[in-house]
Amino acid sequence: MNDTATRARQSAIYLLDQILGEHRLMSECLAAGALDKLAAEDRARAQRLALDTLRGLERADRMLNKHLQKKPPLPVLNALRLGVVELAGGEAAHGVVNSMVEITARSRRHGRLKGLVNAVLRKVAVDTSKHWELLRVPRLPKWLRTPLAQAWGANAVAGMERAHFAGAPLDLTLKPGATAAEGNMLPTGSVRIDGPVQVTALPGYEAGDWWVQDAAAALPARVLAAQPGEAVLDLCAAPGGKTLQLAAQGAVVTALDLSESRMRRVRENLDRTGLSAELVVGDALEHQGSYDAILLDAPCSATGTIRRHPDLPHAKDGSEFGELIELQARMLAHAHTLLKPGGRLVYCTCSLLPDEGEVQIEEVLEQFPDLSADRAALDLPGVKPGWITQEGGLRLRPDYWAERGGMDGFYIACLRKVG
Ligand SMILES: C[S@@+](CC[C@H](N)C(=O)[O-])C[C@H]1O[C@@H](n2cnc3c(N)ncnc32)[C@H](O)[C@@H]1O
Repeated sequence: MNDTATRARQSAIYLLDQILGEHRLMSECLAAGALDKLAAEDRARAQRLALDTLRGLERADRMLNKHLQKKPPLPVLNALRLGVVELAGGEAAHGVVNSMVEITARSRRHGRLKGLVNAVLRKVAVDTSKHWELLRVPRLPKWLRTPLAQAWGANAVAGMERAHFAGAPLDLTLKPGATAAEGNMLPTGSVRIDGPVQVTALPGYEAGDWWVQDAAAALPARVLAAQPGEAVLDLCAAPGGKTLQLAAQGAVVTALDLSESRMRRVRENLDRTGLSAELVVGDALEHQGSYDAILLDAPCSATGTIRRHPDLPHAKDGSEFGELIELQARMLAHAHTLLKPGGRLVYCTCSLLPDEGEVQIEEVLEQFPDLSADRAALDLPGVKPGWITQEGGLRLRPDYWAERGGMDGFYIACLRKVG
């Protein structure tokens, strides 16, 4: 198969099979080399196709259901889903149909279903975009929709689903003094670039003038506001977006992460941007020391990042979240022991679940009477008063800034230890 579009499509279908059939995250598939044999351009295309299909999965299934008497095997269903999504996106019908038929025909197990693929996609191809637009915005699965609706209400969840379906623009954090040749400045100071771009081709990439970081993800380090020369510990640092911000603020940064491979990315990012930090590969729960400030960006459900990772609701079912919540509480308690009197601890998670944000902070404030929530630290440009929570944290949601293209879901709190 030498047609490059078909190769990318076949790889996208493989990713969908893994995510929807084996419940693996896209990042796990990529780390395992799922796309390593493809050229860079085909790799990017395969990923984009798989992500678009996951975002539109519910609509694709609704359109296909009308033409399928029973569900075909998953790889064939995924070829059909991808076909529908591409047709809805305006791709020429003959190219899409031929490609999906060819991919199916080459399958030893499912080749006999190529006629079905051909017939169904030809039927769908009549007026796809018109029917597509009439379907409802795809919903989150129940295991996530229910707790989110309880926490934030049905309207908010509908807004989040619109944001997830729309996907995310590209946000950059600028090094102090650097300017961006493209994009718009957001109220919180990040630069937003709409439309598809090749990151490495943007001006300033080689020079390390900026790094890619969602506008919401850029706020925890702004809340921490390290002073030049302060000893700052970044407890769960990789791939290093927040480490770069702390280093750029002039702090003496120790960046720690459990994952050696992810830590290599912190090193690459520091090298590209000419910033420095001491890197430690290790377990946050065992680290010792004494710091003026600590940033704890704890491992979490990552439910705030579904705009960019639409695989997550399909690959996960919430069953691992209890362990993560326990780990976050243990990390918070350990971070408390590493903090100098008068020091500040910024806790954050890219989660939409209060159990990983508001509730953790309520509990830690009860557990440690020498900690208090520093509300003044949240008073930053672009932060709306309505985003501040009862216990003194900052709740960010993907349905915020809808008119600007949304933001990741995040929870951030700054705790100060009595001096
Ligand atoms: C949310 S990510 C951090 C993102 C990072 N702060 C940034 O801005 O790029 C969470 C990180 O926690 C790390 N991690 C998980 N368990 C850990 C542990 N016990 N000790 C240290 N790091 C851990 C993971 O390897 C992962 O890189």
